[in-house]
Amino acid sequence: MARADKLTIAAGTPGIDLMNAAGGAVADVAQTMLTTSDLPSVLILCGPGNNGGDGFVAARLLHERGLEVKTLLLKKPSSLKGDAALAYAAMSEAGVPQWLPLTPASLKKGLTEADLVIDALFGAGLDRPLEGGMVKLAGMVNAGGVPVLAVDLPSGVNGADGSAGGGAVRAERTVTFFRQKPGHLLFPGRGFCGVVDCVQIGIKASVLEEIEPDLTLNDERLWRQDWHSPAAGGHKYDRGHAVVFGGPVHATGAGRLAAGAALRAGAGLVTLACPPSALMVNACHLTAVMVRPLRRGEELSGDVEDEGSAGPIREMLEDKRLNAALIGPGFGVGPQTRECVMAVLGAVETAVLDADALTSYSSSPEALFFAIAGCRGPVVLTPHAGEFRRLFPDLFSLDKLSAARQAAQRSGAVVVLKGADTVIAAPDGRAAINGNAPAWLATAGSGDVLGGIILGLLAQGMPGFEAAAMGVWMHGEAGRQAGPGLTAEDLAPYLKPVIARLVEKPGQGAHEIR
Ligand SMILES: NC(=O)C1=CN([C@@H]2O[C@H](COP(=O)(O)OP(=O)(O)OC[C@H]3O[C@@H](n4cnc5c(N)ncnc54)[C@H](O)[C@@H]3O)[C@@H](O)[C@H]2O)[C@@H](O)CC1
Ligand SMILES: Nc1ncnc2c1ncn2[C@@H]1O[C@H](COP(=O)(O)OP(=O)(O)O)[C@@H](O)[C@H]1O
Ligand SMILES: [K+]
Repeated sequence: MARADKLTIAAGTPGIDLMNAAGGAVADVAQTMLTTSDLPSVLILCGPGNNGGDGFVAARLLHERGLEVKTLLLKKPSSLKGDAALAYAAMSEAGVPQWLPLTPASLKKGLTEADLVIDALFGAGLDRPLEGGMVKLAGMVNAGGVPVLAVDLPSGVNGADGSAGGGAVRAERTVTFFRQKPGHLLFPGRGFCGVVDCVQIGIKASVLEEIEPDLTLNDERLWRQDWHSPAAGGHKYDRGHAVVFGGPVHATGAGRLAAGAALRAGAGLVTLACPPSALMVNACHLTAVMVRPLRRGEELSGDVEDEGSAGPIREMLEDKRLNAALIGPGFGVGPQTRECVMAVLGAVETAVLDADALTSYSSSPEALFFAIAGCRGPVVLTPHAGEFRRLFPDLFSLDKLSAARQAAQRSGAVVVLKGADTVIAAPDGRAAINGNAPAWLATAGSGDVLGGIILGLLAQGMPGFEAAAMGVWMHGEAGRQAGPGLTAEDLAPYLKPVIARLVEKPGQGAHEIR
C-alpha cells in the first residue's frame, strides 16, 4: 500500500487528495450506520499518523453535514506531519469543536454520549502490538457498547499478517482503501473487522503492474482463465481420469466423498480404488463413480508392514489415462501408507495428498519432499493445522501466510493450509488467501470433499496453484449455497450451480492480480 500511495502521488495526485477521498468514504459509511438518532453524535479517535488524518477529514465532513462531532487525539496537533497536519488544519478552520486528549476519562465520557465511534488511531502504520495504556483504551472502546467504524484497519490489527498480539479495537464495520489487506482476511485480525468496505480513492489499478504483488485474494481473477468448459466436440477423456485411493472397509466414506466431488468438479471419469473387502460397500453407494478392487489390496491400507503392497497401485497407474490421483482420506497412518504414497508419486502425473498421507510422514517429511521433487506434474498438499504441524513443526509458530509460503517452498508442492482463512501457496512464492468459506464447512468430511474438488480440477489439466485456489473457492461457494446445517454430503451437488455461474461469465482476458 505504501508503494501504491507513493506511485499515485508521484504520478501527480497530491497525498491530501487521497486522504480527502479516504476520509470522505469514512464519513459516508458512518452516516449509513447512523439511522436512529435525530442529532447523531460521533466520537472520533485520532492517532498520530495518516490514519488519524483520515479521521480529521471525516470529522470535518460530518461536522459540515450537521452532525455532532467530538475528536479525541492521542498526540498533540503540533506533532502532526504532512497530509495529517493539513487535514487537521482544514478541520480546525471548518469550526469542528476543540479536540481533547485521548485519556481513559475523556474516552469514558465520550462513549456515554456517542452513537458511533470512528477508530482512526492506527492503520497500515501499526509497527508493534498495542501495549500498556493503548490496550486499556481499546478495551474500553470494546466494552463501551457503541458501534465502531474502523478506518483502514481496526487499531491493533496488523494489516500485513492479521496478527493482533496486544488485542485490538472490535469494529462493526471497516472501511479500507484500494484493496483489502491480508489483515482483513486472516484471523485473528479478520475477527475484529466486522463488515469490510473496500473503497476506491483515486489509486489506479495500473500501479499494480509496477508493484507486481505475489499475494491475492482468492477469487475468479486468479484462476478463471485456466479453467475451461467442455469443448463442443470433446470427449470425456479430454477432461481426465481421476483416481481416489480409498480406505479399508471400516473407513470408506472419506474416499467416496472425495471421488464424488472430483466427478462433480468436472473430471471426465473417476475411479475409486479400494481393498477388495471395501468393494461391496463402495459399490453399493456409488453410481457414476467407478469402483475397482486393488489386487492384493486387502492389506493395502493402514499400518501393516508389507513392502510389496504398493505394487497394485503401481500396476494400476501404468494406465496413463489415469492422470491424477488423491491419496490420504481414510487411508490409515503408517509405513504401508508411505509405500503407497511413493507408488503414487512415482507413477502419476499429478496428485493431491491429504490427511493420513501427510500424517504418515510426521517423522520423515524430507522423504516426502524428495518424492514430490520427482513427480512429473504438480503435487498439492491439503493439511489442516494439525497435519501441517506434524509435517512442518518449525513453521507452525509463524503467521499463517508465511507458514504456508515457506512450506510450499520447502516441499516443492502447492500447499493448501486449511481453516476459516485458508491460504494457498505455491513453491514459486505466489499465494492467495481465501475469503468465502462459511463456518458451516467445519464439519466432518468437508476436507475430503475439498481434496476431491482439487483432484477433479487437476485431472482436467489445470496448473497446480490455480487448481488448488479454484478448488478452495468452489468449496466455499458450495458451502454458501448449501447454507446453514450443511453436511459434507451436501457439498458436491451444490457445485453444480457454482459451475453454472462460472460458465455464464466466460473469458475475462488478462486478469488483474489484486
Ligand atoms: N497518502 C497516504 O499514505 C494515505 C494514507 N492513508 C491512511 O494512512 C494510514 C497509514 O498512515 P501512517 O503510515 O502514517 O500510519 P498510521 O497512521 O497507521 O500509524 C503510524 C503512527 O502510529 C505509531 N504507532 C504504530 N503502532 C503503534 C502502537 N502499537 N502503539 C502506539 N503507537 C503506534 C507510529 O509510531 C506512527 O506514529 C492508512 O492506514 C490510511 O488510513 C489514507 O489517507 C490514504 C492515503
Ligand atoms: N471456521 C471455518 N470457516 C470456514 N471454513 C472452515 C472453518 N473450519 C474449517 N473449514 C474448512 O472445512 C474443511 C475441513 O477440512 P478438514 O479439517 O480436513 O476436515 P475433515 O477431515 O473432517 O474433512 C477445510 O476445507 C477447512 O478450510
Ligand atoms: K484504525
